[in-house]
Amino acid sequence: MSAITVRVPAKVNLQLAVGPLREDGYHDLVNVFHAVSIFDEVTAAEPGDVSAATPPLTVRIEGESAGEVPANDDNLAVRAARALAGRAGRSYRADLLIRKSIPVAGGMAGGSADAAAALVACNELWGLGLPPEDLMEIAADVGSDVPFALFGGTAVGTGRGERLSRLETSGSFHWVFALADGGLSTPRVYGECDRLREEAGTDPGRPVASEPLLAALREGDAVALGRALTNDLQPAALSLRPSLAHTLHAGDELGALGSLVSGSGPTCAFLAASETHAAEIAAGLKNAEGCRAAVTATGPVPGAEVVG
Ligand SMILES: C[C@](O)(CO)[C@H](O)COP(=O)(O)OP(=O)(O)OC[C@H]1O[C@@H](n2ccc(N)nc2=O)[C@H](O)[C@@H]1O
Ligand SMILES: Nc1ncnc2c1ncn2[C@@H]1O[C@H](COP(=O)(O)OP(=O)(O)OP(=O)(O)O)[C@@H](O)[C@H]1O
Repeated sequence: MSAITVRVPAKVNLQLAVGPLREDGYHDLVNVFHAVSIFDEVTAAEPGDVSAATPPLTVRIEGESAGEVPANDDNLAVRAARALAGRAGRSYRADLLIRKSIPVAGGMAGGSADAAAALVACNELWGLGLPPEDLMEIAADVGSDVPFALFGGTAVGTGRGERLSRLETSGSFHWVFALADGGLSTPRVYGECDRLREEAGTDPGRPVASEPLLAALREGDAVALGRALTNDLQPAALSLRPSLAHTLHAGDELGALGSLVSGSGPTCAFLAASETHAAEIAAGLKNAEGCRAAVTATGPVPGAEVVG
């Protein structure tokens, strides 16, 4: 096989409970991940040019936000492929092509998704046959959100967010995502969260999973899920990007069952009652302050999978 294409979903965090800052610079989380139907595609191909001057791993990016993504060794897909080659104990070559639809630096784990897709694609292209557990381990070294992009569906992540357990859900949920101009840096948002807590003198304590949220997912109850959505990073994202308050308010006015900032933001997520309701909310959000575009999606969907 000379080229493998993998499709990989974006995520939204249905609950993001953030504990205190750890000594290693991370935070313990209870992170309820939900994979939604906005997909990037990563193709790993045997390189045409194998001269010594060409780097073993190259990357090209296509799509609306291609210019915002590094096309060099800093790309998370390249980092993941390099980590996989390192695990296999030798140097491998591949030309990676990323077709981006997931917003960049949008709190929907787009870079992590590409990393996960590169692991699956290169594992296949290079005939390594590593089992999912090994890919999950390499994924966790690349970034906290990468294992979930392999896993897909709905899952709770503990530790840094990399230790995953699948959650039982019923049916499908309808979502609207309000995309913003420009991104937010994840470390900066966590830093702002710590700063706000220190300023207010609040002790976050150990993060705990929300029982009403887990029950709503099990029962497929969108109304209850809408009420149970929470994100401890939201005050920090709003502090860094105050216009998001207008976007969230606009979604509430349009009758969303629930609204929140997705992960570290600035994308805002709205839960709708049906496909039609989602289309109505998306149409209404197009004129909202802080909203560049609105897209609809459903979840849960599977994690990274080979499509060609
Ligand atoms: C905000 C979320 O997207 C929610 O799913 C994730 O927690 C972020 O995951 P990610 O982008 O894969 O993050 P990583 O690449 O592992 O870490 C980037 C930076 O985010 C902060 N970080 C990340 C995860 C975590 N549990 N605590 C943290 O404080 C740290 O400053 C870290 O240096
Ligand atoms: N393949 C990639 N796709 C997108 N960004 C990448 C990629 N590789 C590296 N990056 C860099 O990573 C930064 C974060 O991008 P990403 O889209 O993953 O953010 P995010 O969705 O907010 O992440 P998360 O939700 O995991 O915190 C970007 O600013 C970009 O410079």
